[in-house]
Amino acid sequence: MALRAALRQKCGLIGILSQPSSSGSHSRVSAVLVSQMRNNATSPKIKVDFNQSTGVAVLSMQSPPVNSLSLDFLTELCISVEKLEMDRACRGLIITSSLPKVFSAGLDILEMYGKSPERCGEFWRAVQEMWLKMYSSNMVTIAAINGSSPAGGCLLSLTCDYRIMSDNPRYSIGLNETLLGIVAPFGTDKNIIKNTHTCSN
Ligand SMILES: CCCCCCCC/C=C\C=C\CC(=O)SCCNC(=O)CCNC(=O)[C@H](O)C(C)(C)COP(=O)(O)OP(=O)(O)OC[C@H]1O[C@@H](n2cnc3c(N)ncnc32)[C@H](O)[C@@H]1OP(=O)(O)O
Repeated sequence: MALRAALRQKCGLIGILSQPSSSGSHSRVSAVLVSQMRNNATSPKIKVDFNQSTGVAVLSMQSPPVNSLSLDFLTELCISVEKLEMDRACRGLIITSSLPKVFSAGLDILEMYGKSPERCGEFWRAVQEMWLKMYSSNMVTIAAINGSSPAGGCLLSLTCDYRIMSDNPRYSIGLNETLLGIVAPFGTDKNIIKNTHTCSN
């Protein structure tokens, strides 16, 4: 019931958020998706287990050493989510990490150093696409945060409807990217304290 209510509530939101974008920002992922579906390729950085009987998919991030959000990783993540969205049987999505100790280390720092302006633009568009796609997903989304989740990892979890974090004092979460001079837009962190629940590890 709770899942259904959350889904209904979300569908109202999606009506607003899924208006066609004049910037065409979703077209890159869609183009990649189409070509990948044609090639029937599988992704090594993301593993998806979809349970037909529950309608819930578990998406495990498995990009060692720390699931950093590189351009490739973000693209694969968006493709995986897009594929699940196209499957009407899939109602819920749990995002977690298959690495020990780390959910996601956030944006891949190597993407932000010594790259061409074009590549930087592509990278930041992919970041934006990721959180818009997650935030406007028609599935009920849950981040099962089973390790540290700084900066962009925290952002990823904030795009989900619910967050549950392992109750382990060695794991940290938060928008610490200001230490690198990256400033989160106002309001990005509004839910983190209120809506992050912890559970025993
Ligand atoms: C227009 C767009 C709008 C977008 C809105 C923006 C809103 C703003 C919101 C978010 C912004 C996010 C910006 C970022 O995410 S910047 C990245 C910030 N991340 C960090 O500072 C994390 C740093 N890493 C750690 O704290 C730790 O590594 C930790 C994740 C806790 C794991 O610790 P541990 O298990 O001890 O592992 P190591 O530290 O030894 O690391 C292992 C190797 O992984 C490399 N590494 C770590 N983090 C990153 C990263 N983010 N990117 C790339 N590589 C990373 C590390 O260098 C080690 O490599 P090596 O073994 O070769 O030395």
